[in-house]
Amino acid sequence: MYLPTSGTAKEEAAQEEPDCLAKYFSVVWCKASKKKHKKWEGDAVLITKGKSVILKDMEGKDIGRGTGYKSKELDSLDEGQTLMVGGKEIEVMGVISADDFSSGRCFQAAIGTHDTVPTALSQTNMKPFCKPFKSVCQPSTKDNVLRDSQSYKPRHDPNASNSLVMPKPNASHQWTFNKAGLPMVDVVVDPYIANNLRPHQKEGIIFLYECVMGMRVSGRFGAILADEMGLGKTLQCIALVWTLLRQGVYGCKPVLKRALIVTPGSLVKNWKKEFQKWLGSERIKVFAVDQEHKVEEFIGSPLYSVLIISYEMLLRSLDQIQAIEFNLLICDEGHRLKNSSIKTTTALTSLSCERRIILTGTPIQNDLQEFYALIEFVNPGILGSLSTYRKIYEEPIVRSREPSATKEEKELGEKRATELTRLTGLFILRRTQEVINKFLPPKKESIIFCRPTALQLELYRKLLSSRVIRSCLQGRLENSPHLICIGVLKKLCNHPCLLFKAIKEKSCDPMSDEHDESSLYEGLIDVFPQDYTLDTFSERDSGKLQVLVKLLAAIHELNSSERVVLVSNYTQTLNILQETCKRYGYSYTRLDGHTPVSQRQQIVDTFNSKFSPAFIFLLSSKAGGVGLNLVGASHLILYDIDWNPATDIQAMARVWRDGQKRTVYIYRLLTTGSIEEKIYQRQISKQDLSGAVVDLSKTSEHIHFSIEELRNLFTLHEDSSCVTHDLLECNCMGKKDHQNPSSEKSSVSRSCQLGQNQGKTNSKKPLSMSQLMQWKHFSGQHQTLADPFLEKIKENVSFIFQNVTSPTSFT
Ligand SMILES: Nc1ncnc2c1ncn2[C@@H]1O[C@H](COP(=O)(O)OP(=O)(O)OP(=O)(O)O)[C@@H](O)[C@H]1O
Ligand SMILES: [Mg+2]
Repeated sequence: MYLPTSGTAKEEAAQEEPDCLAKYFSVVWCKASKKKHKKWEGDAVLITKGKSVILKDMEGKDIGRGTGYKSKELDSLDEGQTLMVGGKEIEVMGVISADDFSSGRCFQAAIGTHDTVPTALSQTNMKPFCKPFKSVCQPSTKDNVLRDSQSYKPRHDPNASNSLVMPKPNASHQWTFNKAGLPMVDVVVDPYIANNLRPHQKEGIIFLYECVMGMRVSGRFGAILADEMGLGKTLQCIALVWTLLRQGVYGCKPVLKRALIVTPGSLVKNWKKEFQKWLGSERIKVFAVDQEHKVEEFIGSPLYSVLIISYEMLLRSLDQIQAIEFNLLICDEGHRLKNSSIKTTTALTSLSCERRIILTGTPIQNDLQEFYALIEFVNPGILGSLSTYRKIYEEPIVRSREPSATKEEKELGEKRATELTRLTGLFILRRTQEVINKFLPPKKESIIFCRPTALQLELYRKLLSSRVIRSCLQGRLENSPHLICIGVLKKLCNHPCLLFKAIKEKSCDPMSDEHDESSLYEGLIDVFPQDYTLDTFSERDSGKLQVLVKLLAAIHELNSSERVVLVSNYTQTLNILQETCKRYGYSYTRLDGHTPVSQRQQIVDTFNSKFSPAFIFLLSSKAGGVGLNLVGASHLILYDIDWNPATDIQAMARVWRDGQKRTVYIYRLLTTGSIEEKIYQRQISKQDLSGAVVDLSKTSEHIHFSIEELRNLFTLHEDSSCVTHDLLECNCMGKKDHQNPSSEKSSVSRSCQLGQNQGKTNSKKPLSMSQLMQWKHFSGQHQTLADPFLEKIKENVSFIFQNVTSPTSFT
């Protein structure tokens, strides 16, 4: 049976040798060449016996034979060793039991349909198991006991202190994925990377490992890592990818050959940098697609095992990407896949890769249909069809939250929500900032209520008395005029000149058919001074801008080496802020939706560098903020507010994150008594809900306003120094410095707590912002503010809330 070469008498004799002397190996093969980086062409089975070998392809066909080897050499054949068989070179991947050979099991795929071998990517340093960890492997079946256990050893020492060892699969997993009966070997995260991991990151890597190996939900390989911003989702994925590219529990066979990382364009370079930061440049070669580096280059080169590409570029090169076999797909900032009908989702779904990970720092918000789309992407079919899902989960849950729901409906909705959370919780992991707080410097957060100027007040009153707003309040909401009104009021709060500009543009545009907007502006122009022009806006016209100017001056004066991130969600507002920087001679840099993606990382790197000339980083958080690290700054000012608290939290997390060494100051500017306060109040009440892994409440983008709510929104409170404080019914009257001591853990009623009393953070429950709010608060007139920065701006400030988060408050 085992003919070494051609049919000589000697070979015939060899054939008669008892079978037990034969040994079997799983191998990869390629044509012999002197190249350092082999391009392996396929899997095969190698049979050795005496001095002869036979090579069979995975269909059992002989593809090579050889004889005249030294018996000793064949006897000691081991993983990672190479051998010439005829004109082919082979590399041994693992040992196959006689049983698996005779049953034919070894010709079946070992791990699912995407089983891989370290083929084209094998580099010379890729011998899977090196000294000194001999014989730590664990035979998985009785058969294997007889096998040469020396062959299977973990790549890294599982018993070393601080080692991170992946859990072993259970019997059913082994039955399904280890048909060849290969011995189980500890999968150990490279200590080079493991030594740097935070505890929550180690847990995260184990979680991801179990998900993509199908150990958490049978037959499912998807995961959603929804850790809050800045917890190092990138690093956790890098550790996972690196581990799986080199190791595998069954016979040491690496699980991955290639991984694909899809990310917003602004983060492509950052991913590459993080790979280098955590693994150095010699361990792994990652390929980042950009203008100069096309997908073709990745395809043509055997060096790379990881491809990083932007969502936009992926769409453009979809055909090429589809042709490459990836064994793991990671979608960074993956909440963009929440709509299953958009192109990006369809494109990514079309990739055959089963192991899919979504990374997102924002809670998988609020909308049950979006939630379904994300789940469906990572684990298709797990929640049944969309119509079943709607019937079983969405409808009862939504119904139970309506005010008119009956007791039974409420109960049913709650049960379904619990079940949905349980089911999806198996493959969704979300940790909050709390886990990292103790590693971060203190954060001082101030909400600064800025008095509106006389011009703002007058325009505001005029707008509120307009016909459009009055008709909104009578319930005429077709064509959503209320959304236009909200937008206009927000503009006014930022600066009246934005409103002036809009009026001018509207009046110059005779084609405009937006009747509501034009009529909203009626008579407004008369409120502006006669000589008002767009060229020279004055900071004296905007309450917030006045405060901002003073604040920047205070930071510049008191802490000249510190830098500021200045955030707005509007390009036009950023223009005003930029102009202000120019006027005061502050050097700045800017990143918004118009910044070419190829330049973004460089702008960020330059700013973060010690030698950055820029004092201010102007950032449009909605357009380009996600995922950015701006730890070069320690002050962050939110100039305007978004309905969605996640947008603002996203922005704040740019500076208060791992790597930040200084105390961080966050300032949120709100116009007193205006719509901005209302939006803020809504944010806070919303955040109480968004703490859950899955927030099942409605998203802010689809806000439905009752007439009552609109009435509240379209009211200007001119007499209050802080409506938010008034609402708390706090007894301090804002007259003196008031603070709820954080030691007041179990106080049942707090006179001044935003939202309900939440007690001390329950570590099992994700942290919501209201739980963090041990706010100190005082009116702007307060004698001493005990804060050097606020002291310098208080003239224009009517009220301040302040909260300090420091490592000690978590111990
Ligand atoms: N264990 C660690 N030790 C030191 N720095 C770390 C560690 N983990 C992560 N970092 C750093 O923290 C920063 C934030 O990490 P990363 O960008 O991965 O966060 P993220 O979870 O992706 O957040 P986002 O949702 O904002 O994208 C990075 O600069 C990263 O290098
Ligand atoms: Mg990220």
